[in-house]
Amino acid sequence: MNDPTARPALRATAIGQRFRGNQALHDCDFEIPAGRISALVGPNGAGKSTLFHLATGLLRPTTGEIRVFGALPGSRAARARTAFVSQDKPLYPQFTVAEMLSVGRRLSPRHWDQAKAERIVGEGGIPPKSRIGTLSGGKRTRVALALALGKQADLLLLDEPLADLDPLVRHEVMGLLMAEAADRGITVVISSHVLPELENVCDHVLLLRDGRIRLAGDAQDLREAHTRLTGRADPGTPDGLPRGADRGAVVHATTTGRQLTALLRNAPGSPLPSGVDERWITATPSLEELLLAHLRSGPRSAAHGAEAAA
Ligand SMILES: Nc1ncnc2c1ncn2[C@@H]1O[C@H](COP(=O)(O)OP(=O)(O)OP(=O)(O)O)[C@@H](O)[C@H]1O
Repeated sequence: MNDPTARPALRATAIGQRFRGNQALHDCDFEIPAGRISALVGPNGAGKSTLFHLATGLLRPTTGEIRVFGALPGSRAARARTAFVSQDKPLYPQFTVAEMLSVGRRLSPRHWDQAKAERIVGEGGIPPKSRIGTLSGGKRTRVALALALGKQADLLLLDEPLADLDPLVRHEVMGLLMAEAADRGITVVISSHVLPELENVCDHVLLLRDGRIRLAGDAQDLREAHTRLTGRADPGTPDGLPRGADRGAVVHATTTGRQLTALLRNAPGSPLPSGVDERWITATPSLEELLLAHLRSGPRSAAHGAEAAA
C-alpha cells in the first residue's frame, strides 16, 4: 500500500510556460498523489506535452514551480525515479532491439529489470535482433514501454502511448500498465484522446484546456460531484433545462428533438444539482461523459476556473 503521507508524485504551483509569443500554460496548480493512474486529457494544443516536458526537466517553467516527489525535474533524484515515453519515442533506428535494451540497462544500472524489459518486447513478438528502424510504429511503442518499465521508475509519464497501437495491443498495453501499477504501486500519468480507454483504468484526472487546468482530482469524487440529466426538454424555458436549475452549474447541455441531455455540477453538499425534480432521470456520469462535457463546455464554464475534487 502507498503511504498516504508520502510526497505527491507531481506537484505544480502556478506554473506557466511561454514560447516566444505563445502562452502554452497559464498559472497551473495541481497535485498528482503517489500511486495513482492519472489521465491527462485535453484538446490538441492544450499543453499536455508541454506539461510532460516540464515534469521531466526537458523544459524549465517560465513561471512557477514543479516538483517530482519533492525534487526538481531533471535533477539526479528526479531522473532516477521518472520514466518518460514521449510522443515521438526517440529510439536509435540503427540499433537492434537488444542493443536498445542494453542502452536502457546502462542508463539505469541500479534498478534495471532486464527480464521484464525482455518479456515486454517478447510478448509483442519482436525478435531482439530486429533493427528499431524496421519496426512498425506500434512495435516501436512497445520497445519504448519496455525501456520505461525496465527502468523500474516510480513515476511513469506516457504521452499518448496508445496512439499508434491496434485495439488488441492497446488493450494489452493498458493491462500491462495496470499490472505494473498494482504490483509496484507506481504513479502513471497517461495522456490520451481515446477517452473510453481511460475508463476503469484511471483513478485520477487532469483536464487541460487552452493551457489551463479545468478539472483535477480523484476521478470518482469528480464523477460524484456531477449529475447527468436526461428527460423531455422543458417547453417553458428557452434552453429546455428545468426552470429552477442553476444555469451556472451547467457544464454542457444538448437537445435532440425534445430530448435534453445535460451535465451539471451538484449543489454543495447535495448528490443532485439544485432545482432538478423527479421528472428528470438523473445518474452519475461515467468518466468519459464527465470529460467530454468539460471538453465541450464553453468559455462561460471555463470562467469557473479549475474544479477540484473534494
Ligand atoms: N517548442 C515550442 N515552441 C513554440 N511553441 C510550442 C512549442 N511546444 C509547444 N508549443 C505550443 O504550445 C501549445 C501547447 O502545445 P502541446 O504540444 O503542449 O499541446 P498538446 O496538448 O500536447 O497537443 P496534442 O494533443 O496535439 O499533442 C501549442 O500552441 C503549441 O503550438
